[in-house]
Amino acid sequence: MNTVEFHHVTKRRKGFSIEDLNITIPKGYITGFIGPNGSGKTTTIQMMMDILQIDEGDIKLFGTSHKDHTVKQRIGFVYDDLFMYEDFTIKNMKSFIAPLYKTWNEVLFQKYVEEFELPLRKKIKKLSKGMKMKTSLLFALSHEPEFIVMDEPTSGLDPIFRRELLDKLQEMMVRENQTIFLSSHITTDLDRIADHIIFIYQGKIMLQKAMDEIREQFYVIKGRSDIIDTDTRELFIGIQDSELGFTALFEGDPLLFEPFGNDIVIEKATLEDIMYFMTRKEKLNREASISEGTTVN
Ligand SMILES: Nc1ncnc2c1ncn2[C@@H]1O[C@H](COP(=O)(O)OP(=O)(O)OP(=O)(O)O)[C@@H](O)[C@H]1O
Repeated sequence: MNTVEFHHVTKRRKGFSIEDLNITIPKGYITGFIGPNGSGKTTTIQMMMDILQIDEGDIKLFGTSHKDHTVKQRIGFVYDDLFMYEDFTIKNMKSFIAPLYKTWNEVLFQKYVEEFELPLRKKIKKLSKGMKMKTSLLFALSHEPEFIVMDEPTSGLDPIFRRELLDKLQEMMVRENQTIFLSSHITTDLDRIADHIIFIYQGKIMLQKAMDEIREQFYVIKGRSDIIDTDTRELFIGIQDSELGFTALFEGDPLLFEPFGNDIVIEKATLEDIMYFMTRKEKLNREASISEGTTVN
């Protein structure tokens, strides 16, 4: 069962487009959304939340159209831009937001205000970046949503609260069967808590897999450059050479490299390794096709 399904979604913006986007967010898991700056993460989230119109395709939330207003009740959306409410205090905002939700939980709201150490009577514009993010989180969690969507939730947070937040999300997912979708640049956060990963680059999905499969299938291989020939190099998704030797990303069974014995080192790849090598490969392909006079879409 999927909480979200994108079917052949296309969005064209000036100088950037997402073509034929097909992604699924499974129910009851944490899905991490990664990609370098400007890859289309916020655009995708805004399309899902119907803040941004799609040009083609369709998006289903809880099996219904994402344009259906009743589905919004079931989503907690966390983002760092509380633009509409800068002159409000948290207290003012609550009197405005709470009545919008049938499932508003005042006890939970008060509990989070204390836990997040938020000042109820200070104007939003006077709050720090991290406090604004916590405020967004406070409102999103207080109506007990079934699905939490977070756009870069950890970026403005100090490491202590970041860790507490990630632990809380994981606890909610396990205890209440929550579905959580979060975009992040901080791939180490997702290495820790994500069950599924969607990796987007230049509007294209590079990888969409369960974390268990990623852990089993992706490896970083290192060794002296002179021990591998061209055929072996072709096995890698990406490779980087330096005076110290080569470092490469490999997808598959690492037993293939057994004949090299101790001459090479095999480590499990992190999400950062995967993102780095896949992005690098794509860039090199693009450069090659530009110099050959062809274009890659
Ligand atoms: N309002 C807008 N109008 C036109 N193009 C936009 C607009 N907002 C973003 N873009 C473009 O869309 C592309 C994707 O941006 P988006 O914000 O979705 O990326 P992102 O992956 O969330 O990036 P980041 O990690 O830097 O936040 C970029 O090329 C950006 O310039």
